[in-house]
Amino acid sequence: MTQATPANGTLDALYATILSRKGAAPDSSWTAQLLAKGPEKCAEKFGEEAIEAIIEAVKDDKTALTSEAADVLYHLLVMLAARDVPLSDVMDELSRRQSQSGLAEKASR
Ligand SMILES: N=c1c2ncn([C@@H]3O[C@H](COP(=O)(O)OP(=O)(O)OP(=O)(O)O)[C@@H](O)[C@H]3O)c2ncn1[C@@H]1O[C@H](COP(=O)(O)O)[C@@H](O)[C@H]1O
Repeated sequence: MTQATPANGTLDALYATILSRKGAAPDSSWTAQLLAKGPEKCAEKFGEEAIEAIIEAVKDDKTALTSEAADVLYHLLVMLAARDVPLSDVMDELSRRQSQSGLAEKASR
């Protein structure tokens, strides 16, 4: 079995790279070009990639779904960066929900 990559580290590094493309010359990279088109275009691309992932999930093509899921995560991070939402805020929100559901589990015991 292949060793799993720590998800947070990979996402953090990718988000930092995406942030570094903000304000860069559009012809310097794909990300800089997309960000230069504005937050609405970034959101539209995220939506397109999400639909492509849905199609592969329905077809049960695991290889294609893996690739589309990577596209979805990349475009989610670009959309967050375009609207100046730190990835750490999203992670904090997920952690908060995890600890809330942990409390709910304990309370139901
Ligand atoms: N993870 C990604 C990543 N995932 C998807 N994409 C790009 O997103 C685009 C979306 O795919 P589409 O098929 O929709 O693109 P398209 O049809 O060419 O675009 P449109 O005509 O629809 O506008 C592709 O060109 C992919 O290369 C990515 N581009 C960059 N990254 C990473 O982002 C970082 C910065 O990349 P650069 O900005 O290229 O330096 C690097 O770490 C890269 O690995």
